[in-house]
Amino acid sequence: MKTADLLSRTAIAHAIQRTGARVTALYPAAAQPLATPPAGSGLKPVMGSYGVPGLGHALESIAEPLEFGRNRYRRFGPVFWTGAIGFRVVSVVSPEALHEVWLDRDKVFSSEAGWKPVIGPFFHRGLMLLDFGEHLLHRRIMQQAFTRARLIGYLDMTRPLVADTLATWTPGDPVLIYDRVKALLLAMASQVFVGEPADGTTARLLTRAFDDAVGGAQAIVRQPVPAGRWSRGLRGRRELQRYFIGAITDRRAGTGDDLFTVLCHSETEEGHTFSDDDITNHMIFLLMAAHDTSTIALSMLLYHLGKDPALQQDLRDEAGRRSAEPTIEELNSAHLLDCAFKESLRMYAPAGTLFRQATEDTSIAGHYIPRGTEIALSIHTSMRTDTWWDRPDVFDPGRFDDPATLKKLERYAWSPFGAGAHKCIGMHFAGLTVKAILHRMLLDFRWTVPESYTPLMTWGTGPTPADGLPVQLTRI
Ligand code: HEM
Repeated sequence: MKTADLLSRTAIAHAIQRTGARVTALYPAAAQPLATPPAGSGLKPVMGSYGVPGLGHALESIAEPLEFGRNRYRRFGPVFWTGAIGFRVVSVVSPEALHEVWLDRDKVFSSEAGWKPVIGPFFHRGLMLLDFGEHLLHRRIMQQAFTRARLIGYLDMTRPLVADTLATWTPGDPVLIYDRVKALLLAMASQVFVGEPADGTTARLLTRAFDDAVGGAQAIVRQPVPAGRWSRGLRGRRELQRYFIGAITDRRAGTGDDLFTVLCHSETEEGHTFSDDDITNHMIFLLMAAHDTSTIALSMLLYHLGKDPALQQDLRDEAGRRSAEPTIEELNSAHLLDCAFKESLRMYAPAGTLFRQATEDTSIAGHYIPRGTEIALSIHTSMRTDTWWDRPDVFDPGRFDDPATLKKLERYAWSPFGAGAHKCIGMHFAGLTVKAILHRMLLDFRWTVPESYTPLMTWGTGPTPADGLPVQLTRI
């Protein structure tokens, strides 16, 4: 499909969605308490509204998630509830309240139960869908695949693929940079995660199965309608399972440096290892956790640098003071690159909402939370609200140079990787991948986007450009 056709189709779909949202927003949704706090507890009720009977506020929260979240924060405060398609979900926005849930002193916030209704059928028993003692044990085994030595190995595997792929990018008409980055990161996932050549038949099959599984988790119709997204997702999950289970015996005997083979050999000091099923479940989850998130972070960063040629040039000058194939130390010491990466994560939190479920009656920031409550940790809204960030909608990497901002970071105001027991295990990996690709792009290309252009955004794992993000590339 031509770029112009894609853009106009996306714009039409977006306009329809927004019109539906505006109509449902007219419904007089009265503020109500989620539940009455126990007498004498001193707790406040969580306030919110259901919205249109049956549908709730679903359309508004999908069409404009950021504005919707900010408006509700202004109306109800940092902990509020919202109705959507039969559910009542409590959203948590302030850094202090997020901190309380992440710290989970009483072990009452289940990640497994929170994420299960969202992605469970496709990504069950991935690390994020395990809890407490079992989660800790699996995390300790998996940690062996994310040591510094392993990261160096993954970076070495990444470099030639990045250089070869960028060599094939021919400038010309606007290039859909989000789609290009997605394809590059999928190729990297085949090679670095799975240990399959990026251009082989297996890689192509895995890519399709993976796309279907992710699509299933994001389906709006969450029923196995034949040929629907949900059914395709379940089929994708089965295909991935078949592949990993079938390959494990060879990988256990192998010595490869890819993540799959490394997980087959991972062992704690006490001798705990993963079963075949564990490896399969973790690999399928890891592919998802790594992919869309890194794609959003890098492509939104490219967008902002395309809008600000002077900043792009400053980053290019910094890259020029490092080798063409930089080491981990060189990438980590690129200060401007680091600030720009952080700012992209702040503005477009690629895992924008995290889920938990209360396993007991409890409280968050002095609000009563009954057992069974679904909780959404709204980190995207949190990092884009002016209570905690000056000019939250302005891309300004310089804010990470400011000592006052750094102080806020300590209080979890900047939290794109979460915190606590489930904090992203791949955060260093993600940083290295995004920075290594951007470094190469800065040396090989200049790119621009028109002053008047702002991308149409939709919601995947977090805010995602819906129009492929057209940029004009020039080879240097
Ligand atoms: C910019 C890229 C990324 C972002 C913004 C990101 C963000 C996050 C966040 C917010 C969580 C916490 C989820 C929760 O508390 O419910 C998380 C967990 C996780 N991430 Fe990432 N992630 C990124 C890249 C990666 C990569 C590259 C990998 C693997 C190579 C990865 C693997 C995981 C895993 C396994 C978990 C679950 C950890 C646990 O439950 O103990 N992520 N990520």
